[in-house]
Amino acid sequence: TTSEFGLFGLGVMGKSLCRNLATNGFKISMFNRHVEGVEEDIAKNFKAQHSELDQAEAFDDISSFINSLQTPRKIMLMVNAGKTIDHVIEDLFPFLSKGDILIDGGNSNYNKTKERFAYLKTKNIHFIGAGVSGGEEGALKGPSIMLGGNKETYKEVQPFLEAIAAKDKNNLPCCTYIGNEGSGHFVKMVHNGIEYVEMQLLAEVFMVLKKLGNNPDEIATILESWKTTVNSYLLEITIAILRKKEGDDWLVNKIMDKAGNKGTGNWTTITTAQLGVPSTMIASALFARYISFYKEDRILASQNFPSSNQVKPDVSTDEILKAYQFARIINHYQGFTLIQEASKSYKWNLNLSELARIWTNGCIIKSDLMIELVTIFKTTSNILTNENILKELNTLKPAIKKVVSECILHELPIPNLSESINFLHSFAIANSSANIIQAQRDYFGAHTYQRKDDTSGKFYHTNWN
Ligand SMILES: O=C(O)[C@H](O)[C@@H](O)[C@H](O)[C@H](O)COP(=O)(O)O
Repeated sequence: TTSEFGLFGLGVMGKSLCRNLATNGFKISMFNRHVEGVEEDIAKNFKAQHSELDQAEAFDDISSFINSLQTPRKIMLMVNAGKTIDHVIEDLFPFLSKGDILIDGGNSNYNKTKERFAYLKTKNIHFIGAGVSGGEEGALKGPSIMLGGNKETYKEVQPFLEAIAAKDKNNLPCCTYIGNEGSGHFVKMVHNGIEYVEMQLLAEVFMVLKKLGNNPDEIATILESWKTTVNSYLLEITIAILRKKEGDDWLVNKIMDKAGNKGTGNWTTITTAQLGVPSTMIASALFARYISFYKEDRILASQNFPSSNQVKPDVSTDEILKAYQFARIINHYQGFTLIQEASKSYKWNLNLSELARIWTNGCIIKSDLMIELVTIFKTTSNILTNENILKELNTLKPAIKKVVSECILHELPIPNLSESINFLHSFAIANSSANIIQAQRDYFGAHTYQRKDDTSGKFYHTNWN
């Protein structure tokens, strides 16, 4: 019998998705290229390793892979983002039939997905850009899947992807139709932006608790106690990471403090600037990773700017918890605002509550706060107007101000914690100092300015000399 679904590319995520599809009872075909001496018999060997793949078919030849699939064919591409996708599409194309469906499940740039969607449309091939979150384990046991493309095409792949997806608390699949063309990869990109900040905040919390004299185990115990208030997947894995010993020492103490990145945080920062949306925390989390890479320069700078403050910051773990809570809310506000603005400018009409719902399980940013946001987004798209969130932020504000001030006084780098309160201070001021910027721009460039006492919105220019 022919296969119902094809999986192209047996890397970490591709393999996990194959096992997940097979475990859910689907007859699948798996393909991995053959590269002499590098990648040989990948699909065949992989099939032999897992009993759930007994019914699956393994290929390293494109034409027999394609011919093993029912039409319209549904093929999920799990290959590296970038040019590879275009090469794979060109390799597959001669064997495809009108109406076949290609799903790109990698971390592709949404602009490229828009282009590929339009290009393949001219060839009567349906293209779906699928954001898949959850890493190796998520892909195996149930990822969160964000699909962008044509709604009718979604219905064709829905049974497969909803079956393998994680389930929310009502047992509904964490997989949904996001919107047209590149919207699936767009929200996945921003998911990663929010993820960068969540990780950076935990790194900053770790550093402050360490400065208070706690070792990794003691910090893990403190974070453990926070689970009742701010539980999340990233908090849980951070606790497990901090408990990991290597001999007498903790593994974390041996890990080089240079944070890598594969591009989604970078794209989010570029996109947020292009759309004119102040996602300040995502940008600063990205740049914190970039700064970390200047290891040699940092060592030198630490000698040129020796920390003068050896005493411990005067903060309690409870204040640090409150500061962390505060910053997380601002992070989610900024991320969802970027999605809301993109939805408007690209006319995607995105449903923020449904998006938060599929992010309540399977993905890297799943958390109790995300579960709260599902309900909040049912009544507003701006969480900074929600009564409970307002009450919470005002209650938490004294702690974040204290923690950030103390950390600055004690020369502890907390770019994301400080950015969260700086953002609210910039946002919650009726009369800001931007009038100075307008005057300076008009002074040197005659860029004109509007006046507070003229509601017509007319622009003025002053001859300042
Ligand atoms: O949602 C996920 O499952 C992860 O985000 C996944 O997409 C991947 O691990 C990214 O590569 C992380 O991004 P960086 O490599 O840039 O940290």
